[in-house]
Amino acid sequence: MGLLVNGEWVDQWYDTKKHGGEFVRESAQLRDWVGHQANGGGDGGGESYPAEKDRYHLYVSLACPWAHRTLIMRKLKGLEELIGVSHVSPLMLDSGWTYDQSEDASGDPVNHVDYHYQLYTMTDPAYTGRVTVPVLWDKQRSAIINNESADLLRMFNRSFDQLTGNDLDFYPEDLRSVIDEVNDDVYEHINNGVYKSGFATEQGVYEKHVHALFEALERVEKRLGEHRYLAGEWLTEADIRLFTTLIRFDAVYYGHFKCNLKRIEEFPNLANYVRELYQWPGIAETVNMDHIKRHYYYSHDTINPTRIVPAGPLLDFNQPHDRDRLPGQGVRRHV
Ligand SMILES: N[C@@H](CCC(=O)N[C@@H](CS)C(=O)NCC(=O)O)C(=O)O
Repeated sequence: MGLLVNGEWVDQWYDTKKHGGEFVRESAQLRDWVGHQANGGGDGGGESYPAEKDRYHLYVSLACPWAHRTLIMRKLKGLEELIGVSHVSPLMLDSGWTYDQSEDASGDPVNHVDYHYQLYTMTDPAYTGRVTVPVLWDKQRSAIINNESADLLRMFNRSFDQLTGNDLDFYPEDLRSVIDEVNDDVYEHINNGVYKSGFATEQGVYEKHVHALFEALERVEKRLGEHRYLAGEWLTEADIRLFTTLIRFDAVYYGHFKCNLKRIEEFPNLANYVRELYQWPGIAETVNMDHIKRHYYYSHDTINPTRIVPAGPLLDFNQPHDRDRLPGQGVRRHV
């Protein structure tokens, strides 16, 4: 685990001491855009590039919840033929993410790099910052176009529709204010909340974040008792963003990150909701529990020095769910 400093790889764990025991996530730096930024996208700062078949390539980790969102959106928006994908090894060790095929990575057919950080130094030889997945690569300019999953979801939702004919809309205009509001809470306290709990190096910091996490889980539990999906009757990006944390929760966050006040299985609405989404056509095949468990338990030796990957828990997301008791309309279509 490490980062780039002026284009040089430095092997270094997160510096929580600097922040009183807090894990502070760095903001993504590469924020150019594919397609029109007005479509629910960029903050206006970056350049725009056209949507084209075979021009962009997605680099992910199958273990990473942020990358997982983009894989789901790529699948549901029918982008597999247009945007290729490579995945790193689940083991993120001294050199960070690698494309080592002997460790279950896919290899990198586009740039033939061994290490994920090389994509960053190809983009900017003096790059300074964390080297994260997912990234979207522009083959034409040989550079990363964007390394923020929230942006990639918006691009995938809209920018390639003319090429695919897929008009599913996961960020409908009239639902944006509720989606944004839910996203903010879910990001701050759940998606990032598990990391803030798990990477805390002071007791009080851990306790603060783990309680905030479970308060937020109770809020979404209540919401999902009243509505089929987070924004009401329609499945939106807000659900995809929550799902990738929930599906990992009982297997890794509960144990490895000590988020153990309750399992997701013990929340009736969340437990059924995660099964419904898992069973949604296309989603189960984006879930790789082996990569998920091996990544967290093996890579983070500051938390798990023996690197033993636990055998359990036994989870079956194919069990029937009860979500049909609430009205749902599937995914909206662009008007
Ligand atoms: N804001 C980014 C965060 C991505 C992220 O933090 N990915 C993790 C994997 S789950 C990573 O690559 N971490 C490597 C590191 O922090 O050095 C996004 O959502 O795309």
